[in-house]
Amino acid sequence: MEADSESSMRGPRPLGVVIKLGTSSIVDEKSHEPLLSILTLIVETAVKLRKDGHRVIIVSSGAIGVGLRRMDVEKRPKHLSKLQALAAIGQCRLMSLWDSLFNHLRQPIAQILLTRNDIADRSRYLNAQRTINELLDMGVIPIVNENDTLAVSEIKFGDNDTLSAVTAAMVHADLLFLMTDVDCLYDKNPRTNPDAQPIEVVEDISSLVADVSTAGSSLGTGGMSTKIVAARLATSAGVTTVITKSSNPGNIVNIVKYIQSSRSPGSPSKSGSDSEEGDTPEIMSSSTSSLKKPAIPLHTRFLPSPHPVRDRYFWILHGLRPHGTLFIDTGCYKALLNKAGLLPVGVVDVEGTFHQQEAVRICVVDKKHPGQQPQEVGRCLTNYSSAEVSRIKGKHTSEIPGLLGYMDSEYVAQRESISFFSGFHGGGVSRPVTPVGSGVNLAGMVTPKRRGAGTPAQEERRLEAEDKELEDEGLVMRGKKEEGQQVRFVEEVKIVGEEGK
Ligand SMILES: Nc1ncnc2c1ncn2[C@@H]1O[C@H](COP(=O)(O)OP(=O)(O)O)[C@@H](O)[C@H]1O
Ligand SMILES: N[C@@H](CCC(=O)OP(=O)(O)O)C(=O)O
Repeated sequence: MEADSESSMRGPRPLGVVIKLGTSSIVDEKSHEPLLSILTLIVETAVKLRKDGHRVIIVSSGAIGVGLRRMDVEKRPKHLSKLQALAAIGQCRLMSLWDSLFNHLRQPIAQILLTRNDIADRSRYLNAQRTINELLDMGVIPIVNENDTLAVSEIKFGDNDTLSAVTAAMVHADLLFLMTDVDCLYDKNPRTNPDAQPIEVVEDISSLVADVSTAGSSLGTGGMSTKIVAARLATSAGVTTVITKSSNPGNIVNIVKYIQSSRSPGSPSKSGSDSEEGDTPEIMSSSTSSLKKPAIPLHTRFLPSPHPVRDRYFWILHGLRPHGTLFIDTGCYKALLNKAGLLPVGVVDVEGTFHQQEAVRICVVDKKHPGQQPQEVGRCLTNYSSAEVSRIKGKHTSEIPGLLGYMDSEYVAQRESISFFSGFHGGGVSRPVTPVGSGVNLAGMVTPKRRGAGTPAQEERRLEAEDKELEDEGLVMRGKKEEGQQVRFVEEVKIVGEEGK
């Protein structure tokens, strides 16, 4: 999301800003009437940001909510085809509402409707990216929603929080605002807990502890938990993510100015940190720090990852639905971190049914600790199907032609088709695994159970032999292995109450 060149000559660098509005910000929860005052203020805010040179995208929920009002349906139906019909009715009214409001300020807008399939197809993903960028170049504000009418569960984002994070990452936005009906993220649901404490800066989402298990408004699909998932996705792609209240959209301008001032050259910076955020004197950057005297409106700000995962690597991780799992050993993982491709010799096991060039999870099995759950560290596109990998796993490349009768590639996955989650790039990984009850963490990572590990002694012998094989193949970083050193994993996000959801 490139800045307007003219504006960048004038002042601080303009930013790419994505504003996501939940249903609770668009229609009244009970009457389903559009919240015209909020929508008008959003329009004024977006136009103001545009005038300041920023590139603005709105991700707008509300199609179903507006459809409910249009058809005088009291309660959100459960039946999918009814919901899809209401979304079809509501979407055009929603857009006509946005268009008429923006039209008062002569601001052109455009409608973009996406499904997960559009993102999963690389050429459609790139086309969506190009079209949105073209619109932004033309000074238009794209208004994005999920194409609910077409999206069945397999191809659904399911909530617009995730869609907004994917959109923000796709266009390399600087900021994602998740506008909702609460001021910020609290340590528990403020609707039911008057003593809930605000969380203002989240420097490291992995160490966030908050109870987001309870549902939000009756119309919103996500609640707070999908906002945390979205924040995790967006910050991993380098996008600062803000949760704030939609009823005061002027906050957006203040927060943008605040963040811009903290980014501008000469502003005080935290020594030893390469993060661009959190270096202003007013805010203490700790995962749950509180502002004593807020200089800006109450909001929660998630700081971007210092190692952002972007473009094709982001797409491999979050654009594609994984079809299976490759379990690899720690020696192989080390080799991958050292920029090697994934050879069959490092594959311990395979699960699921997948074809060539489909996405699969990469899970590391620490054979020295057989009781430990394998940890998903990334994803890749495979050169071989699940049936083929089952036959060549643990074998030397030279054996592939004998085993398969052909050899499409020496690698199960090329290095450029392997992507690690932010925090799994080596070097910075330092915390032990904290298993999450459901086995599913907030980035949709799973910690699947592995079949048939041998006894500890067998595993130990196999590991040693394997390490030797890897060393023989030059895949282990020679001379870097310290006594007792082992691969350790980044802690998963602890979301109290997420278990069993
Ligand atoms: N820890 C928490 N902090 C803040 N809000 C929470 C928390 N846990 C649950 N919530 C609920 O999440 C709601 C926002 O989600 P939702 O209604 O889905 O919003 P939207 O429609 O804007 O996406 C809030 O109204 C609040 O009741
Ligand atoms: N695409 C749906 C919105 C789904 C959704 O995520 O809603 P919300 O949780 O209110 O942001 C619609 O337009 O009604």
